[in-house]
Amino acid sequence: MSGTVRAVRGATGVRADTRQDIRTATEDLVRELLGHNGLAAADVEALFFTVTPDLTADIPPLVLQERGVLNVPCLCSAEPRWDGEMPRVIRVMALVHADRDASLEPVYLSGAAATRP
Ligand SMILES: O=C(O)C(=O)C[C@]1(C(=O)O)C=C[C@@H](O)C=C1
Repeated sequence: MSGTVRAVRGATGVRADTRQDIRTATEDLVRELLGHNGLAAADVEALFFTVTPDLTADIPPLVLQERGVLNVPCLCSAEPRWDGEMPRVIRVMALVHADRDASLEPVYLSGAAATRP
């Protein structure tokens, strides 16, 4: 682990409000966010998730704990409701160790790119 603490964003759509779909979406999102940016699990300092209020079957931090994917401080809250909001979306802001000039790119999966302004 080296570098300074940086932030990188990601989001994914979730097929349905089921434990399995939330688990799959959470694991895919974290894996792709790290892989796309050349980051290792040891580079991750903390994860902040939001979920749209229509996702109730599970929450990303519990998925990661139960699966032993990443053991870092996590926080999860409900995304505010707004007109035109895309349903069933998990968003993440990862705090990671990376070089100051490293190009960190957001990762949007399963239709979540449509949520970007
Ligand atoms: O980046 C996303 O996931 C978005 O949906 C875009 C956006 C934004 O407007 O900046 C919308 C709401 C989220 O809380 C964060 C970011």
